[in-house]
Amino acid sequence: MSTDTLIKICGLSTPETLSAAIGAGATHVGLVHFEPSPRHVSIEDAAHLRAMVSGSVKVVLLTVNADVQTTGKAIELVKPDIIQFHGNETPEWIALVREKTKIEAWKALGVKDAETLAKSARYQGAVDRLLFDAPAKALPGGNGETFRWDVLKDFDHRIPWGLAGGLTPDNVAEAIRETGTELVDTSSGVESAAGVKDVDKMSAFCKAAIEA
Ligand SMILES: O=C(O)c1ccccc1NCC(=O)[C@H](O)[C@H](O)COP(=O)(O)O
Repeated sequence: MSTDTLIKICGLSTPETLSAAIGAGATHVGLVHFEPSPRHVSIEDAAHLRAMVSGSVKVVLLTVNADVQTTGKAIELVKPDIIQFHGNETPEWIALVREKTKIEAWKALGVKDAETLAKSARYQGAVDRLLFDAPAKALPGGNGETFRWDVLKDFDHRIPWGLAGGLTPDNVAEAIRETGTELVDTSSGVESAAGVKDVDKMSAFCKAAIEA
């Protein structure tokens, strides 16, 4: 039984579901600032939600290919613990943002095959964590699709990492066992409809991850 798996519930957009995620055992809560997403929150709403979170739970603000000014402004106003980049942001660009803002930075990568993992080494020194997700579809993330977890198993990880992509209460324990990940991230798998978080599913997800 693993009691220390880190659990990120992403795409929270209401005070009620944010509280429920934290009550269920999420160690990280994600706020998506990307207008095309059904989970999009404005910077003002993100700042309001962020202010509700205290203690050891970390707030992750997510952006997609935002420019430097927008990114800096968002960090300044929301004051997240972590900024997650979910577009085509380069290691150099992220290193610059990290240097200027002194904030922890994560980069999500869509995993097609083992080559994606090999190429991820270029982020070493630029990011604090990689998030291995399914490849982009209609949206860059939050599509509820899994990818081949077996490619992660024998990879020589040099950067702290986490697993995302199609994780649900039913498959998260298997995902942890198969990949050995220390962090799981879910969004659609704990929703009743696109962008609508389900309190019971979030509880079931956290319970399954904690007991895996
Ligand atoms: O969730 C979104 O709508 C989203 C939109 C654009 C970029 C990223 C997005 N989500 C990022 C996440 O961290 C999700 O939790 C991750 O992609 C897994 O999503 P899911 O497969 O739905 O569990």
